[in-house]
Amino acid sequence: MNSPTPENENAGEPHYEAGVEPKISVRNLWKIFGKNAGSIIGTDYERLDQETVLEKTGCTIAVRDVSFDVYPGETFVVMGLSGSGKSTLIRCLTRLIEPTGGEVLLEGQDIEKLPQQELRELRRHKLAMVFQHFGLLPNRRIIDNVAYGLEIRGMSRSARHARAAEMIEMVGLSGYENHKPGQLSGGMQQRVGLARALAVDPEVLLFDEPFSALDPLIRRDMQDEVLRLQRELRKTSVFITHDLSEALKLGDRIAIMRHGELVQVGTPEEVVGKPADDYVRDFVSDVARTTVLTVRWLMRPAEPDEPLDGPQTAPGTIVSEIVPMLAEGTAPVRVTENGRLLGVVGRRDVLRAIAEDQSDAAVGAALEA
Ligand SMILES: Nc1ncnc2c1ncn2[C@@H]1O[C@H](COP(=O)(O)OP(=O)(O)OP(=O)(O)O)[C@@H](O)[C@H]1O
Repeated sequence: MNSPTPENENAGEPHYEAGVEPKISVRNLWKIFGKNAGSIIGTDYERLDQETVLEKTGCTIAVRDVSFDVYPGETFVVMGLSGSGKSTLIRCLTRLIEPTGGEVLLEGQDIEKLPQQELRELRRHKLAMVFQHFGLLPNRRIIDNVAYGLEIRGMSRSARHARAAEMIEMVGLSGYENHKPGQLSGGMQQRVGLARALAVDPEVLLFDEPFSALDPLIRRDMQDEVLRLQRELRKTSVFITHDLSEALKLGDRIAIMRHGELVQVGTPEEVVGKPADDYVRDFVSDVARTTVLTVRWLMRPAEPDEPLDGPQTAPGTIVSEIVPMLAEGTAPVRVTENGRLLGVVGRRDVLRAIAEDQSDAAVGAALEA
């Protein structure tokens, strides 16, 4: 994956090697709820805001003309406030909700055109979903819950139990195979949900606000678990959340949704460093930029009298990670790529960024001194 640059005018364009085909392509997708939903697209109503359309037609535009690509191995996060259309969008990807217009292509295949039987096969073999409310079968043991998707596929009991045991171990629940879901905590039940989704070895994992109901600490554990699994398995994932910090932590790219539309699609760094509009700017205003932005955003050419014997780092290093390097000596950190010096970042540069984060007059004044 190529790193984005602050000058990148195409924020949200995929930063993937040329020639890699997207796993999922969404093209001009619409979902309108209501009696005359089909008659809205292509008329003047399609440009009106949700409230006006509802008032005039009784229809709700839940997803409006949305397009994006998700690349193999990518975690694509869709983030937005309640009612922005996230759940509707993710359900359109599997046709759990039928789109009103547009296309969803999975590996180039238009899922809208699939007959029911093929759609069922696709849901069983290529996709797996992790839900907020776990969706576990309460009377079945954990091992049978995890093996459920394989059972539906007709796999033998011994083979599916072997696979399920592997997945249970992977999510750290060995020893609980014979428990019932009700005997496990919420966090543990969500691990079962994850193991069940992974058991079928899907092409694409869909997460619909899976951690929203969990306590903050458990939630953090589960996010770390997803990050770890993603590093190991590199599954293509679409992850829905209304939590910005979760989006920034998990997403390779983030799509920010508002009133059914995508306001910005970009890497966490782009969304925080270069918000597309005031709405996104407001959204990310509380984020400590030094924990998201990389040194690429801060680096500058070296001054003629600056020493160039400081520590080296790659342009993708998060700014906060170079603080200990700067504490060691006075020379600026050299940002290098393939042995080439791209720029330097000194103490003042980092302090200035921290001051901006904190709007801390004291730090600002110290800088001026
Ligand atoms: N079955 C339905 N019939 C009518 N309107 C619906 C239906 N489902 C969703 N909507 C409307 O579509 C819009 C988007 O809803 P959606 O549930 O997709 O948002 P969301 O971002 O997932 O919200 P939340 O985080 O609260 O689940 C909302 O205005 C909602 O009221």
